[in-house]
Amino acid sequence: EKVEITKEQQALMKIITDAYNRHQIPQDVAKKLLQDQYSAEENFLLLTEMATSQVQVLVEFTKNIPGFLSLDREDQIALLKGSAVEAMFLRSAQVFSRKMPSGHTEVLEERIRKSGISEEFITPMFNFYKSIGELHMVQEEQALLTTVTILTPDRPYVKDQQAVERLQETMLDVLRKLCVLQHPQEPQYFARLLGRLTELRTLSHYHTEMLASWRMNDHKFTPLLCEIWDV
Ligand SMILES: CC(C)c1onc(-c2c(Cl)cccc2Cl)c1COc1ccc2c(ccn2Cc2cccc(C(=O)O)c2)c1
Repeated sequence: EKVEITKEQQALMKIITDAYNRHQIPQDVAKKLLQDQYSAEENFLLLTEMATSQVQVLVEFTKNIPGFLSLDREDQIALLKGSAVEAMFLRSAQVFSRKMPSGHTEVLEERIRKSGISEEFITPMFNFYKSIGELHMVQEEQALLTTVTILTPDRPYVKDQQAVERLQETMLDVLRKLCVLQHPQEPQYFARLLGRLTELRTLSHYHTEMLASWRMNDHKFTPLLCEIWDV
C-alpha cells in the first residue's frame, strides 16, 4: 500500500534531524585528533576527552526528542545511562562512514586501535563501523536510529516502560516509512537497520569489559563518564 509520511511525522523528523546535526563535538576537540602525540596514554586521554564531549552532545540532543522531557525524571536518567554507549558507537560509526575531513578518520581509527583496547573488542568494533557504513544511511535515518536506541524501554531501572514504548513506537513508525521511501529497491532495509541495534547491544557488553580492563591498568575517566558508566 502507498506509504506516506504525515505532516506531523515530517515535523517530528525535522526537529530530531536538526537537533542531531546541531550538536556536534566542538571543532577544537575534534581537531586535537590530529595532534602529533601517538602514545597509548595520549590516545586514551584524547579519546576520553572526545567521549566526555560526546556525552554532553548526547544529553543536549536527547532534550530535543519530542516527549522525552515529559517522561519521569528518573526514567530520563535511566534511558541516558542505558543508551549512552550504544548512541556513541552509532555516532562514531556514522563519523567513520561520513569520512571526516582531512584524514581525521584514519587518525581516529589509529588512536582507537592504540588506546589499550584488546584485539578481541577492536575486531567487532570495526566490523560494526563497516556494517553501518555499508547502509549509506541518510542523516534523517541516522538521527532517528539514534533516537530509537535512546528510547529503548527495557533499560535497567526504567519504571514507566509503557511511556517509553509509546515514544519509541512513534519514532519507529517514522523510521519505517522513511526507509521504504529512501530505499524503494530494498524492502528489507528497515529490518537491516533494526538488526544493527542488536549488534549494538553486543558491543555494549564488550564495552563494559573494555572499561574494566582500562581500570585494571589504572586509567582514569572524567567525572561525567564515571557517572554515566557507573565506573
Ligand atoms: C573513555 C574513552 C577512552 C572511550 O571509552 N569508550 C569509547 C568508545 C570507543 Cl573507543 C568507540 C565507540 C564508542 C565509545 Cl564510548 C571511548 C572513546 O569514545 C569516543 C571516541 C570518539 C568518538 C566517540 C563518539 C564519536 N567519536 C568520534 C567523533 C570525532 C569527531 C567528531 C565527532 C562528531 O560527533 O562531530 C565524533 C566516542
